[in-house]
Amino acid sequence: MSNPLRAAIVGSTGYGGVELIRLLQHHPQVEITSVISSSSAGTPITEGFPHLHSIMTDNLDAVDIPLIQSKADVVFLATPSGVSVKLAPQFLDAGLKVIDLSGDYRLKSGEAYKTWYKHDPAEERYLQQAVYGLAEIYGTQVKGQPFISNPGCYPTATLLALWPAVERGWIDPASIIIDAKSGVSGAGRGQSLTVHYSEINENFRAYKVNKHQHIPEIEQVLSDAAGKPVNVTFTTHLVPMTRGIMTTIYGVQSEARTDQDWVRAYEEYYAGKKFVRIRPAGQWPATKEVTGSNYCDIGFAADARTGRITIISVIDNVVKGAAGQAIQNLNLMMGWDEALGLHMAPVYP
Ligand SMILES: NC(=O)C1=CN([C@@H]2O[C@H](COP(=O)(O)OP(=O)(O)OC[C@H]3O[C@@H](n4cnc5c(N)ncnc54)[C@H](OP(=O)(O)O)[C@@H]3O)[C@@H](O)[C@H]2O)C=CC1
Ligand SMILES: CC(=O)N[C@@H](CCC(=O)OP(=O)(O)O)C(=O)O
Repeated sequence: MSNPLRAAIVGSTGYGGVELIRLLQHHPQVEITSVISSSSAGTPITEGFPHLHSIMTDNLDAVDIPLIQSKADVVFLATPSGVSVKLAPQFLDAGLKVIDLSGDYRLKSGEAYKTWYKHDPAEERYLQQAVYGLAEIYGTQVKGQPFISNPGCYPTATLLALWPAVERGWIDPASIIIDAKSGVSGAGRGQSLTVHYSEINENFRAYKVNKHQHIPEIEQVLSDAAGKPVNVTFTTHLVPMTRGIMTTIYGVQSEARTDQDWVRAYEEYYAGKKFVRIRPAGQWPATKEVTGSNYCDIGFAADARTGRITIISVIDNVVKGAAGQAIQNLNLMMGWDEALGLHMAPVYP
């Protein structure tokens, strides 16, 4: 094997970062050379994450650009929104490749970013440089690029389910309603009342209704698919489980089609894409069927009575929705097989 690519992870004490550590253990071309924390530098990562004993025992590095420049070729930013705005340009200017897991570079409009994320946007030239890495759709644009913006978790599940239908004109884009549910790890490791055990256990709540920051990301991509502006209704819910996202999507069909028509069209569209699995007619995916894996599973129910189509998709938010897709993007960036290091089967039960 040639020298491995040296990877640094900023935010390695968060759920996205620690999942990158887990997954990169199985990557044949990558070695993690720096795990970084802005609040716990100098302490061993095993102090906060005992499950890493004998797997990753390094001390956490500080967010020190020259140090990381000397230790790594690529840096994953698994940092909260607003942080990557400042960090990504510094790493890019230092000559590192950057894969950003936050929402800071997904929207091409800085104004829209400010409206939805409530932070000042990144500088225009960096916003324009970032390639949006929805791997199955824009993968060919990722190869050779130094700066990838990894999609949001909900947008990944939603857009893989909707892109073929919108691009082919099989669904009226104005009719789209996305009902999305996430496990609590989607909110990150930080504490808050909404993810407090006694608030979420045996509970089910909607949140950020019509205000979710993933709405403009979904609309940006669907507008690209449709070739005209698209607005969607998108409602998120918190489910008392750790991992997993399910989107249940409703739309009006442009003409009557059967479940089998939908299955065939999607199988054709995603032929050769290892991480999208289309369910046979009459079968719909459940979150547990993708847990721990990089798969997005999609099922259909066409309703001849109402003329609507229901599309259901599931992902593991921490894998396909974050760390897994980030590694898939690294593979595409480097011109490697997109599945390197990502061959794991779902954990079941
Ligand atoms: N969880 C999920 O399912 C998904 C998350 N994402 C996105 O990925 C990113 C990471 O998410 P997640 O891992 O869940 O979040 P967490 O809250 O679990 O972790 C974020 C980490 O960022 C670090 N951090 C905070 N402030 C700074 C700073 N100023 N400089 C450097 N590091 C900082 C913190 O570690 P420390 O204090 O040690 O520095 C923290 O551990 C977020 O932008 C999130 O929106 C995207 C898709 C899915
Ligand atoms: C369950 C839960 O709270 N999920 C988070 C997902 C946010 C996320 O991943 O943030 P980005 O905007 O960086 O993608 C949310 O709905 O805000």
